[in-house]
Amino acid sequence: MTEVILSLKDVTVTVNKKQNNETRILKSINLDVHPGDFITILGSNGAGKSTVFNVISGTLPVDSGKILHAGQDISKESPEKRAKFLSRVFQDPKMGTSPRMTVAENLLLASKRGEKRSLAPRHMKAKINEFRHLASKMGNNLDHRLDTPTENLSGGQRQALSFLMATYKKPDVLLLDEHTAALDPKTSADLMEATAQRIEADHLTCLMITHHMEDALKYGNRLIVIENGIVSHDFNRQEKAALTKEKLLSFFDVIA
Ligand SMILES: Nc1ncnc2c1ncn2[C@@H]1O[C@H](COP(=O)(O)OP(=O)(O)OP(=O)(O)O)[C@@H](O)[C@H]1O
Repeated sequence: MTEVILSLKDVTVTVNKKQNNETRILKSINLDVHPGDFITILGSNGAGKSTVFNVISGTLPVDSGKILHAGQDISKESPEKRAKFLSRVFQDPKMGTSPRMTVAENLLLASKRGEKRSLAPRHMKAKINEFRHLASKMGNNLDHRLDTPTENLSGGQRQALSFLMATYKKPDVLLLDEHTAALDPKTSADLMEATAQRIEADHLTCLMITHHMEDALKYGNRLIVIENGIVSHDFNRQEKAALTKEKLLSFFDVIA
């Protein structure tokens, strides 16, 4: 049997319970993620994509069904506990980094995730060359801004930092929630390329929500479409290779 690192089993989420506007936003959704999968996720606005990430990361409880990590039921575990094996990068460059802290300090915090956190100078000294090397791979001058407070970075540099922080400890599962959407086209493309290189180099398992069909087709080994709270399509590597933007559009309820 193929190994599964993350699994959603018949997950249902209903909001505004017992009110006139009660809505089932996830409808018994199922998904098996295998180690090394890089799954791109498409779907119309409001289809339930971010809600899937919210139930995986534990910020939204499931009403029924289960979330399994390496076979263990984590449906009731806190977001903090799940953060030991899970990282998420959001669309908003302001999330995920501490604004007053420098790039290097943020990276040091990320390197101590799950341990007693300390920003002692000796820890920084031991890591600074590694941070510079990592930052240089992002191709946006971040390696020359290590002593800059994060709030003074460009949006692209800040997202690159968020990505480096999220991947520093090589999480079992990386969730990218439209992480390039707030950036200009060139910066977005550069970050996407750096993202794909890092995922491949570190053999990360990743789920990436995007509205860029080109990116959804270009990157990853699997493409899923979420519509109306279910996985409506799940294309493997071969099926994905045969897809076109036009074909994909026909799978959408509403063109995103
Ligand atoms: N906590 C909540 N309370 C009420 N409604 C919610 C809640 N979370 C999500 N929704 C609703 O559920 C639906 C799905 O939202 P979700 O954010 O998952 O969609 P999405 O596919 O990520 O959309 P987008 O592409 O626009 O980001 C939306 O109609 C949203 O308004």
